Amino acid sequence: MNDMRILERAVSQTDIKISARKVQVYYGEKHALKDVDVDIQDKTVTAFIGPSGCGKSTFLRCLNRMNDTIDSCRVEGRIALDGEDIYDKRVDPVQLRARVGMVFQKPNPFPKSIYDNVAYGPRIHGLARNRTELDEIVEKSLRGAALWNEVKDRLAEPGTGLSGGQQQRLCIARAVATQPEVLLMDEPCSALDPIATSQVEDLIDQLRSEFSVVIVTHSMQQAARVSQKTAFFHLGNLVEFGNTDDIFTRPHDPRTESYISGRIG
Ligand SMILES: Nc1ncnc2c1ncn2[C@@H]1O[C@H](COP(=O)(O)OP(=O)(O)OP(=O)(O)O)[C@@H](O)[C@H]1O
Repeated sequence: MNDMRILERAVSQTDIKISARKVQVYYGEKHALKDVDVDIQDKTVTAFIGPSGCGKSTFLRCLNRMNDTIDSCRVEGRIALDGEDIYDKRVDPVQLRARVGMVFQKPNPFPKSIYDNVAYGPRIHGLARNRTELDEIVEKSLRGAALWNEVKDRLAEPGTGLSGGQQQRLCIARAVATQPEVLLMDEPCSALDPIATSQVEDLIDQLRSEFSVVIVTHSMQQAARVSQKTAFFHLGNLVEFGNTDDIFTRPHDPRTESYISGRIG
């Protein structure tokens, strides 16, 4: 192998942030995800698409062990973050979820002030040595979530008093505050109006300069707008994974073709 090929290979391997191999998920007897293999690249937006019930959210929740909270759920196979098995018994799920943050479908701010919503994670993970550093993290996170200008004069007010779109950006700021390496978003715009959706989509595009974003979406237009990679799931199988442009214009699998042309789902 020549030097250039060796270099290209090294670069492409370090680009992989999360690697999943032969992942199976069961809810009791139900086999919800079958043999999923996928590599999530660093500093890239990856969209998970597919009909309702195909397993998108289930797989997303595997990536930060959120399924641990569901008693009937069993995960098999290997999922590695930077090459390390996240299901290893030495891994603390709370620490893992600071590295692999999550934003949910419905904005779920804590019943605390705007400031404390964002400061919560940095406080429990000891990311600030004093109040000045904490203030800096809160401001940077709120700026990063494109919310600072709207809330800087009302930081002590409850987060739950913000509009739906602002609450979702607050939840993004809360996730960003722990300096995650990956941000998982489960239909983050489904409760938002078109203007708030567009703000969150712009934000996703900015966030990928800092870390990987994985987004579950029912909107193919949204997947096409925000992602560089797309994974199409169907009946618990990962049918096709590739560049978003290719998935939407030249899908290989007839099931992907049927879904994107609106014949299934
Ligand atoms: N907590 C649970 N207990 C039992 N079965 C579950 C649970 N969560 C999901 N399932 C089942 O697992 C399968 C995959 O569900 P999942 O929510 O991952 O699909 P999805 O593609 O995200 O669907 P949607 O687009 O409707 O949100 C479905 O058959 C669902 O009924």
